[in-house]
Amino acid sequence: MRYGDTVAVDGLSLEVARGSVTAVLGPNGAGKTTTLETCEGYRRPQRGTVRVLGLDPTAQRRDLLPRIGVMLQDGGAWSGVRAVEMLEHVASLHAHPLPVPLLVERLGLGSCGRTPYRRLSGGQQQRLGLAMAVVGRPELVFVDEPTAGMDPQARRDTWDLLEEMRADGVTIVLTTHYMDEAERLADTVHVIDHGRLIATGSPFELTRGTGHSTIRLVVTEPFPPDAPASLQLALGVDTVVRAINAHSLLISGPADASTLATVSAWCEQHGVLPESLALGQRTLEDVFLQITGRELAT
Ligand SMILES: Nc1ncnc2c1ncn2[C@@H]1O[C@H](COP(=O)(O)OP(=O)(O)OP(=O)(O)O)[C@@H](O)[C@H]1O
Repeated sequence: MRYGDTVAVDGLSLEVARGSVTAVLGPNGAGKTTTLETCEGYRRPQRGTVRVLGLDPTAQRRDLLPRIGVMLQDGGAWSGVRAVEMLEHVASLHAHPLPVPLLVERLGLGSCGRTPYRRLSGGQQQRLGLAMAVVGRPELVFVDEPTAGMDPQARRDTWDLLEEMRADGVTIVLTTHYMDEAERLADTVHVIDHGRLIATGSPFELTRGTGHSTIRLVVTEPFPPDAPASLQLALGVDTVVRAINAHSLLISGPADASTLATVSAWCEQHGVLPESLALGQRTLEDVFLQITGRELAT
């Protein structure tokens, strides 16, 4: 998929198992929204093939729409409509909707039910968007950044709702920037960058299954500015060294005896006194950094 000269989705090939939760993870502009919008039938693929529940999302849109739910990244409601009226309206378009009061309660929308959409907070708009996506009892729901801008309680409520839907057999495809969200909810994570798939696996496979880990080195005196590059050179290409702040470095790679020995030797050579040298599990952020050499958030 291209927008002018920008290639937004580039030969991306992925499959989602029925009844699973799939997270599409990637930095801003990676092509996540374009991918979802193509699956939802909002964009016709310029090349390649998309099938959703066995149907072509553009040519067979009328058959597909009653079976899917879509939560857009923003909007989807009229600016002046009250929150509960909007949800009642969407419910009325479906053959067997969930009871609106139940969803209002589950997503904590009661206190703002009479508030016009444009006056809702960002987190309330997100919750209403999620309620609109699921009220029609979809078999498959696409949720774009479901908890962006939510407070911690609203995030937990959203996660609980998505987990309940999964337990009911609903297939969920979500995009997220939050690692903890992908790690908690997803059965499979597809990491994309520049419109391409760069890693696929369960959170466990991606963060622990490869034997890779992280080492956090904290020192008593601030590092010299060239410390990350010089330690990187000593450790070689299997690892990525990143400065967290003036006193700590994060080393992603094989956390084995040889890596630890190299780090200790480097400290000795550079007159650096370690305050702590701690092994930790890789996060999905570390996975992304290791593959691309860049932070996920940038
Ligand atoms: N309507 C558009 N016109 C022109 N370029 C676009 C359009 N929509 C997206 N793009 C570009 O396509 C690329 C992919 O965008 P997309 O929104 O799919 O990424 P994303 O991974 O969802 O990003 P974000 O996390 O910021 O939502 C980006 O470079 C973006 O600037």
